Amino acid sequence: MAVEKTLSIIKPDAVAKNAIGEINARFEKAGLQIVGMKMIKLDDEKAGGFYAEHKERPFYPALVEFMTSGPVVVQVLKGENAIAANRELMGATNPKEAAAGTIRADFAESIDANAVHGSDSPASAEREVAYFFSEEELCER
Ligand SMILES: Nc1ncnc2c1ncn2[C@@H]1O[C@H](COP(=O)(O)OP(=O)(O)OP(=O)(O)O)[C@@H](O)[C@H]1O
Repeated sequence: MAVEKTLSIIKPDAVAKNAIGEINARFEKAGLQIVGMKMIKLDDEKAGGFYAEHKERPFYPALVEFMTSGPVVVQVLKGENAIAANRELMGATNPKEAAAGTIRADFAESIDANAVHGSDSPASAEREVAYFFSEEELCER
């Protein structure tokens, strides 16, 4: 087991539902520390660049439109196996397939509006954390 950092995004649908606190309570109860946190509005360029790997997928325009539809909370979670631990707390991408008690089962409406993002590998975590945070902005402890 290794201490890792992972990028989490609370997406516009969950922010609109006032669910930031409840979602962050789940991270903290699971032993993940929030070591970076900002609430921002993504523009087309920033959201499009973040999801560049999906650029050719049919859902890409709707994904960018959704991610720019309202504020998001971008944050860095740190802890033992943080990448997999966060993915487990999130549940499956499609909330209809998400296990009971996961964030997506409890807060997401659809595969488009699915409440949260979490990095899926050490390489993407490194890229995604650096996409939103400088080293100096992280408050590691
Ligand atoms: N088939 C699809 N139809 C519509 N939207 C989709 C589809 N597949 C993925 N998405 C959207 O694109 C996002 C990124 O897709 P990806 O395959 O990376 O899923 P994920 O890793 O579970 O989710 P995320 O990257 O947001 O954590 C998903 O969270 C979802 O909002």
